[in-house]
Amino acid sequence: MTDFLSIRGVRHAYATEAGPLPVLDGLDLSVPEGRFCAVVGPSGCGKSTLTRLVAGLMRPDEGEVWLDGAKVTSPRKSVGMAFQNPVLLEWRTILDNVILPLEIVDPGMSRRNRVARAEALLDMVGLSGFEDKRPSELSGGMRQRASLCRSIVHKPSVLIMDEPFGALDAFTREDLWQTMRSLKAAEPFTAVLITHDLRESVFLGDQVVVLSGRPARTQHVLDVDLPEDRDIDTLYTPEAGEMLHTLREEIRIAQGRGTEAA
Ligand SMILES: Nc1ncnc2c1ncn2[C@@H]1O[C@H](COP(=O)(O)OP(=O)(O)OP(=O)(O)O)[C@@H](O)[C@H]1O
Repeated sequence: MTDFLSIRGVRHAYATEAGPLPVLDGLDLSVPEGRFCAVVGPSGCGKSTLTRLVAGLMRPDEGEVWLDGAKVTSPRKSVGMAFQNPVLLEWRTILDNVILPLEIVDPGMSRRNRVARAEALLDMVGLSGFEDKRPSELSGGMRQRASLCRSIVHKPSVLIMDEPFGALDAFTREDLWQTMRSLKAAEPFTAVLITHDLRESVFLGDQVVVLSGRPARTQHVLDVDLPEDRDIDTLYTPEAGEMLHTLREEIRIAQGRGTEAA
């Protein structure tokens, strides 16, 4: 499989009053087309910085980011983004919130086609019948479902998610994981998910990348060799248990604590 997203030797430091703060230090990452890459690492190691680089919102001091055969040097229309806070616009209905990226990316598309596309996605995530509601009339989980629809409505080639399920309660989060897998099965996109939740990384990922502590480099890449047809019970199989154990050990190392000290 050829790499669709490739991050090569990326180094980056932020300028702060106290001097340069090195955040990424020789980061490498490869994601084949259509694969789901989950990224985990200690708090503050540079995961969100990584998403900004992939989205073209900032450029690395050193190294390169390549997406679909082109070097990323500025924001791209073919990128979709989802964050922990769904930031839906209260003055728009749910349907019109989902449509928004199409208005920007594809202004020539007819209203009828935009509505059809948005309705199909809302139906896929179980929000049929809520098209005309305002964001404040929906629960947090429903808002995040709508936000996911909005992030893929323009058929991005890569979807970047920064802790999209982080603020949800455990049960809603697991529901959303299932929704995410259904969306991914129905829509062809390559995904990068930043998460603090190791179970989430194994449930959603085809691969899990563990970043070291700051300044981050790629510490470990785990191939998630679990059936495509996963449900929550899959996480309780010995294979998944082994993977979670490996990831926990890697995180411990990344946090600078060896196994003896844990
Ligand atoms: N614009 C900025 N200017 C200066 N420092 C920054 C800037 N953005 C982030 N940082 C610092 O860079 C480091 C990495 O930040 P980043 O948000 O990428 O980490 P993270 O792994 O996503 O964090 P968390 O796990 O807490 O979400 C942090 O110490 C943060 O304070």
